[in-house]
Amino acid sequence: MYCDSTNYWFETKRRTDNTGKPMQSSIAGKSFSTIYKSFCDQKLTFQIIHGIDKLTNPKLLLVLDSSFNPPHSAHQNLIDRAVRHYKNQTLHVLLLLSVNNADKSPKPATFSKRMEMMCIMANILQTKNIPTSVAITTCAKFVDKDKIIRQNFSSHGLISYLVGFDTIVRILDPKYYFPQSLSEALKQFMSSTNFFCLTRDSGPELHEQTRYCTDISQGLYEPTIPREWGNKIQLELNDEKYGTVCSSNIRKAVLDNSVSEDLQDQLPPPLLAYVMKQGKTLFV
Ligand SMILES: Nc1ncnc2c1ncn2[C@@H]1O[C@H](COP(=O)(O)OP(=O)(O)OP(=O)(O)O)[C@@H](O)[C@H]1O
Ligand SMILES: NC(=O)c1ccc[n+]([C@@H]2O[C@H](COP(=O)(O)O)[C@@H](O)[C@H]2O)c1
Repeated sequence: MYCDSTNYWFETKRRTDNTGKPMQSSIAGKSFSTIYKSFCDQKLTFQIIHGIDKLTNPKLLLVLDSSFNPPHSAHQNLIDRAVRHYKNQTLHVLLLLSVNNADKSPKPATFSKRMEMMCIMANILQTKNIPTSVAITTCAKFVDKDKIIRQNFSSHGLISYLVGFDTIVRILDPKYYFPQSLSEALKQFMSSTNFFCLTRDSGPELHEQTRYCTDISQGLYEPTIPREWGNKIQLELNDEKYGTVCSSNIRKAVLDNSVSEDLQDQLPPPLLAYVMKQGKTLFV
């Protein structure tokens, strides 16, 4: 794998994300709340806050867009599975937080903590030799995120979005694009994009989830979803231990006074340490 380490804005070795000490931010030692405030004050729409500022060679960009509230083991597994799927390709991972959500109202107080947790996850991936950057954006829909990523970070090369089944279904839901039709709204986006998707235990039966792409390819969703989009999505069965993990359950467990052992299968160790140290204040 390729990592353009000369472009790094920070020195990874100095970071102490798993010792319980507060992390420094990635931009010239600024705090995450200062970075977030300045992002808002400047009315920016996209900013890399950790990692490289540009992909210099055309390469595969794997984007995990999430609320990261908090990042968890199933997110990490989604990345690990995608990296295995795209093996032998030069790739870079982008962890992307949207400060506007297509469905949920924002909770600004926690954005700086989420940014800090994303950087902890980036460092976990870095130690596994998976080059990773972290960014924030105001774009809520994937079609808009894609435009802004290409303008600011990666104009060439393939982008693959790493998603769970609930998200691919929402990306292909016409209600987000009205009055445009879905095929019109996503025409350009789908021509240059791939998805790597894992099933989730919530939602339809697993066998119904796994046949979604074949159904699209066979024209079952036409005229709404063009059949040629079926082969843009690589949809795989999730690992049994990760299918049920979700941020909402972790937030609930923390607010219900759960102890570290209750969450150790749901959070990678450095994030478990962070979440336990912060406790309930992280989610109120
Ligand atoms: N257990 C999981 N298996 C597969 N994909 C997942 C899993 N958890 C989250 N994802 C995917 O990761 C992406 C980001 O997830 P998101 O931030 O919505 O996490 P979440 O755990 O579902 O959060 P919340 O519980 O707060 O809704 C989405 O595409 C989502 O489908
Ligand atoms: N049509 C779309 O592009 C679409 C639909 C629903 C959610 N999203 C985005 O997916 C991300 C994850 O959303 P949830 O936290 O609701 O799972 C968010 O950035 C949200 O804005 C995009």
